[in-house]
Amino acid sequence: MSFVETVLQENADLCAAIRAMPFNRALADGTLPTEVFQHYIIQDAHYLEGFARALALAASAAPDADAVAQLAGSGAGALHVERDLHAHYMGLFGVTAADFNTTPPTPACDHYTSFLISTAATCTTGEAVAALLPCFWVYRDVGHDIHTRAAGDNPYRAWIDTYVSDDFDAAVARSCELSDRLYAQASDTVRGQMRAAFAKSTLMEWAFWDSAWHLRGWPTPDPTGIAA
Ligand SMILES: Cc1ncc(CN)c(N)n1
Repeated sequence: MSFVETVLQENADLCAAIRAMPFNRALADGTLPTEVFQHYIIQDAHYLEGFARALALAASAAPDADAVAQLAGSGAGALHVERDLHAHYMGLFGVTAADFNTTPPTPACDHYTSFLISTAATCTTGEAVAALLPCFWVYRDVGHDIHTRAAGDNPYRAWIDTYVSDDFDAAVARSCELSDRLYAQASDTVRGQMRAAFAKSTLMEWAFWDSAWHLRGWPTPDPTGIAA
């Protein structure tokens, strides 16, 4: 079995759980509370920057020119397309540059981007590409699932359309092909590490939406210790 066939089978329940999340159900029926989407879009803009950094790091260590070009191109492409989407929604939902600049990445966002960046900086290209793949695959999966149910006047239409577009589909297909190619060339040890990296990132996709739905931020410890 190819890498993609293997990890989709291994993570089928988790992917189903992601599609069924309250955040994604509310996105599909257009009832996602404004406050939740504002929280999400700020965090997603932070995420995107970390994701693009991880792609650039993975590109710098990739084993051949094709992989270098693909990974570097994906980082630039993601920043170009998804930053426009963020700017559109920040404008629509009244999120200012000051809101963005004064809101740090949440634990869920920070954990996910730190994992991607450290994997890209210190692990094999196979592991890095496997860790980065859920970012493509999960969003296309969720985008298509929501697209089949969402009404035409859904306020999140532009978000949904981005992840069912032919361009995004082509980017997902290229990432799957590269993952399959590196998996086919890898040792058994690296193959196991690639599968683990994919599963961890997929779980962090779940945690990212869960964190946004619950408007989670950093804990604020009570200096008196009384509340504890
Ligand atoms: C957290 C997250 N994961 C994936 C994507 C799709 N590039 C995104 N925008 N945000």
